[in-house]
Amino acid sequence: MAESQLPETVRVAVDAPQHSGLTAPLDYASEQALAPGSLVRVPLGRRELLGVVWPGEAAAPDVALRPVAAVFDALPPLGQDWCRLLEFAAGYYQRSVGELSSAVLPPQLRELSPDQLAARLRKLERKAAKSAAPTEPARPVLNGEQAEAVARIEAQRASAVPKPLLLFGVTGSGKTEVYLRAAEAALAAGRQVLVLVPEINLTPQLEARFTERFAALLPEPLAIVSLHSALTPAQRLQNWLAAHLGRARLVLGTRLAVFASLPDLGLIVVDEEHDPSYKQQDGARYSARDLAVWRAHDLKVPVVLGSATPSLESWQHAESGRYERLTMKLRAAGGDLPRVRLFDMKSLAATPGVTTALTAPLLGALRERLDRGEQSLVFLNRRGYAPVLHCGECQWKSDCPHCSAWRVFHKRDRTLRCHHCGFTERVPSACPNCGNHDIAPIGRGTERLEEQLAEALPGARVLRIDADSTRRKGELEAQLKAVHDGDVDILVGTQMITKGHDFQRIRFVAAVNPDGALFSSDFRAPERLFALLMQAGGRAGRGASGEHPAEMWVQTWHRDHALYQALARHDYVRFATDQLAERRSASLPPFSHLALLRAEARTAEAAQAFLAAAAELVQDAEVLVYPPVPHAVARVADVERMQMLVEAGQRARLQARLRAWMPALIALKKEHKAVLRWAVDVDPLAI
Ligand SMILES: Nc1ncnc2c1ncn2[C@@H]1O[C@H](COP(=O)(O)OP(=O)(O)OP(=O)(O)O)[C@@H](O)[C@H]1O
Ligand SMILES: [Zn+2]
Repeated sequence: MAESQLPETVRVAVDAPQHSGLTAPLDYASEQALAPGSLVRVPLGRRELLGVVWPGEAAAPDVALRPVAAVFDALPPLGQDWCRLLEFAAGYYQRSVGELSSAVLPPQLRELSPDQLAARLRKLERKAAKSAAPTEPARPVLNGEQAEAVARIEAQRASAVPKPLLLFGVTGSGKTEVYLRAAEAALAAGRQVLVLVPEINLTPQLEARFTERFAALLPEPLAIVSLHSALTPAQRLQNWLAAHLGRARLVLGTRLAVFASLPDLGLIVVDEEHDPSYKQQDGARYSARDLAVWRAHDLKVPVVLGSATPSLESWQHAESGRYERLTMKLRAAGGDLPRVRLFDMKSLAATPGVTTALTAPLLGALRERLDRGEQSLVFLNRRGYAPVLHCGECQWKSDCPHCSAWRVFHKRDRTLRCHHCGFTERVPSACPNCGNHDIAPIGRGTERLEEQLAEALPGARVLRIDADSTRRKGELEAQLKAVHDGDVDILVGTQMITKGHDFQRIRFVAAVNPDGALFSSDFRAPERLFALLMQAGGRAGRGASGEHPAEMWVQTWHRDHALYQALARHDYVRFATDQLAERRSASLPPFSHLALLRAEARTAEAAQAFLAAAAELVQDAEVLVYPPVPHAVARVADVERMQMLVEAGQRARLQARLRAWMPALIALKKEHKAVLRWAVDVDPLAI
């Protein structure tokens, strides 16, 4: 068919490469009018890509347009609200709607033909209801704080313009129960519910809780689904389709689930809203938490942001009255918050050459718990055996040849591994530089801590949980089960085990070496450290109160630091107030708005030249551009990484400046051939 004969013109959002400058939806010819939100395949160059018919008038074509190649007509179009969300997110994070759509739709959609997709939809329909009607679940009686929180969420749901709610509840205060009740009410009203969690490893536990609770209310298969990147492509498509068709009533997922198509969405919950993993760290660097707030506002539905240590951004919104704050101060199951003991490392007699992560008093405390049959958790945010190997003769260290970082010694498989680029080698038996056989690990990771604990406390059942111990499918579940079943005495791990888990038996938590983050150049480091330690401590004493108080032990060289002092009193409010005062006086977020321009090249000079030229393009008295600086880990996989901070007092001002900047940067890149990649990160988390 001749191209120009097709009667209709449609706009299609399609993932055109950035250098093409084709950031707006593109026009195509079509035989029939296509509703906005329809999924199609369209030609682009010599490829054929998935696209979304985009709302808005197509201009009258002055050239012959290429025709739409195929239409996924078995699938109802994506909603207008979904298109609005994508339009907003793309604009805000400075990406094209085509790129963002393509990134957030299930990857399998890109591979299937319309016929294949139609077959998937038929298969979905055939999934029949389970036969036996499940029994009504047991629900705990809400305490006063919980009941009040649920009532306030309901009140917001009834309001014409609901305010976001910040559920500020101490660890173990029963926030999950509040989510369950609020979800139940929304589900009963015929609405869909979206629950976001920061970590994939928390989804099975939470999914089990929701499934158990709603088995009677939602007996249909696929009424409760999860969405995260660990699903197989087929599962992810199936669950996404179930949500899109309105069949899934409750969707539980990680950050990418904020983009799920949910035609009846009536409530959004963001659990552990402060968690940095809500921010996507490559491609479109969106914040799922912030988009959840936007989406809820757009749909006029409530969003509940829950945390024991809210992000300072959210806290400030609660202070200013933009968010409604709900406070829960008591532990729901009756236990007490752990007593925090700041152990002063300076009080130990210094023994040259002996590193003291496992101090004698700490071992004593662990032994006592062990004798009483109580579980303990030892937290160290560094995996591997030792962060670096060292030769005492020639001072060689196990650096990575491709990165500005040390390679970590992993003893179990006797490798040196770079945690940045993945470069792995067998541990040399002698110093590669001078041949000395006496090379030794410096410092300590979880693997070494596990070994030392087992040595120092014979008979103790020590289990390590971190990214290395849980590589294979099912391992994490099995390890967590062992902890819950009481088959473990001492749990050693990274931040993976400090968040969210409802451990009932742990009575003692120790952070052996947390000081590092106190003196970071990143202004958010204290906020992150405080949250991490509060969360870690929050794993202790969640069961019924014991005879001996639950305790958190922090080993530090800086006992008097305000952060630790606030931690010792469980005083998030004090900490947040102090931090916000500092941020205000230094004009840092949330009192200013930031973006980072990042550039990567083989040489630091090339990256820097690009950034310097980019800075020249910003002529705005209200937008401050800082000098380019190297990334905290400047070189990764032989690529030098530089970044430049852009700051404005007003969000809108920053947005307008970035919008104008983008086409200029695309053009500028053409002159800077040595630059491999560049990207803008709006509201960056790590600086
Ligand atoms: N009303 C209640 N009565 C008795 N027990 C409750 C009640 N509500 C919750 N619980 C129990 O209290 C424990 C802690 O609840 P939950 O895990 O929801 O806390 P949380 O606030 O999410 O904590 P964290 O911030 O540490 O994740 C759970 O074991 C839960 O079953
Ligand atoms: Zn490396």
